[in-house]
Amino acid sequence: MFGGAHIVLVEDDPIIGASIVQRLEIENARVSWLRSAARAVPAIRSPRAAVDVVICDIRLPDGSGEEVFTTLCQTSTPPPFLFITGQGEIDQAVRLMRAGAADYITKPFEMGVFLDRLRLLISPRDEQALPPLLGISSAARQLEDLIARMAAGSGPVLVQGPPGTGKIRVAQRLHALSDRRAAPMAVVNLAREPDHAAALSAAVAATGEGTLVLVGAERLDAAAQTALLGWLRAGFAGRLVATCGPGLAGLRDAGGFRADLLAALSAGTIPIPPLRDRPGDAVWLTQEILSRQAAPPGGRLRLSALAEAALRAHDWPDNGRELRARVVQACALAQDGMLQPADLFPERRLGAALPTLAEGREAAERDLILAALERTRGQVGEAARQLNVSRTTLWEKMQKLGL
Ligand SMILES: Nc1ncnc2c1ncn2[C@@H]1O[C@H](COP(=O)(O)OP(=O)(O)OP(=O)(O)O)[C@@H](O)[C@H]1O
Repeated sequence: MFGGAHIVLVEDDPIIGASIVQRLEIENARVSWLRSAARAVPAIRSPRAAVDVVICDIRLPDGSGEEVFTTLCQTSTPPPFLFITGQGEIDQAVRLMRAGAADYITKPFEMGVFLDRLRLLISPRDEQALPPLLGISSAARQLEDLIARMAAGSGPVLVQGPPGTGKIRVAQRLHALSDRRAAPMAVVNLAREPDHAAALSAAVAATGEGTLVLVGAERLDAAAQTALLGWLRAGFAGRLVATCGPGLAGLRDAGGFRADLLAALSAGTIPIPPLRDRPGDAVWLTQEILSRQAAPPGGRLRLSALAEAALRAHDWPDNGRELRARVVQACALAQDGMLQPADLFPERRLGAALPTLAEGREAAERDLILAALERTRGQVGEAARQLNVSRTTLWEKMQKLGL
C-alpha cells in the first residue's frame, strides 16, 4: 500500500507504537519510530531519508505533538502531519489543522480507517519512490514538482542557477520522468567543445526523439546560436534542455546572446536557488553523501550539532559541488566517529594559513562587482562603466567568479 514511503511515527506508548509499526511495515512502509518530542524535532528536520508523512501523538512524555509541529514550522515547511488525539484533545487538533497540519484521528481508531487516512496524505509523486533530487526544503520540493510537470511537456527548458547547484542532475531527472526516457539523452558540454556548431549537429543526430542537454548555454558561439534556433524552428524531434548560470539575460543585454533564442529557451525555466538560501538542504545533502561513503571500521560517521550549525551558516559560493568536496575531505579528517566544524572547514583552524594574495584579490573583486551590480540593478553595461572596465572584461570576470 505504501510503496516504500518513509513514515515517521512519534508515539511514546509502547503497545500502540509497536502495533502501528508492525502494520505499516506489512504495508511496505519504512518506519522511523521516535518516542519523545526532543528526539522527533531533529529527526524530522534533518532526516536520513526524505520523510513522506509524520504520525504524531499529541501527548508526549516531554511535551506535546503541537510543540513538535510548531517548532518545525519555524524553520521549514514540515512534511504532512497526521495527529493522534485523545477524546478531550479535539480543540487542539482543530487548532493544528488551522496551522497547516494535514489531518487528525481520535483514539481509539480502526486500523483500516487509520490506513486509509494515511494513504491520502502520501502524494502520488512519493509513491513513485523517487529520492529527493535537490533537497527537502520547501523550495526544493516545489522545484521537484515543477520538474515533474515540465517533464510532461515537449518545449525547450532552461535550467538556470549558480555553479554546482545540480543543474545537470535536474536535466537527467527531466529526461528520466519524461516519455522520452527510452530514447537517448545526449549531453554537450560547451566548455569542452572547440567547435560548437559541429558538436551540436552530431548531438542532434544522436538524440533522435530523446533529450539533448546543452551544458553552459552562455558559452554558445554566435554561429551555433543561429544553427540551434534553426533546428528549433524546423521542429527538432527531440527535446532541448539547456543549463546556464544566472547571467544569461545580462549577456543578451550586452549583445552576446540572441534575444530570440533566449526567448525560445526560457519559455520553460527551472530556476535553482543557491544552497545558502536553503540551509536545511545543505544538512540533507551532507547526510546523503555520508550515507553513500563506505562506512569506516567504527561505524558510519555522524554529524555533530556544531557541524550542522556550521553547514547551515556557510555561504556555499560553489554550492553542492563545494559541499561534496568538503564532506569527502572531512570524512578523512574526522575522529571518534563524529564530524566537527573543523573537519568541514579546516581553513578555519587556529593558525591556519592566510589566504593567498590571489584569493584575497578574487574575494575583493567579487564584493566590488556584486556591489556595482546591486547599485545598477543588474545592468552589466552600467556596472562596467562605474567600475571603469569594458563590458567584456566585466562579463569574463563574472563568469570566472560564478556570478
Ligand atoms: N542536490 C545534489 N545532490 C547530489 N549532488 C549534488 C547536488 N547538487 C550538486 N551536487 C554535486 O555537485 C556537482 C555539480 O553538479 P552538476 O554538474 O549537476 O551541477 P551544475 O549546476 O550543472 O554545475 P556547473 O554549472 O558548475 O557545471 C556534482 O558533483 C554533483 O554530484
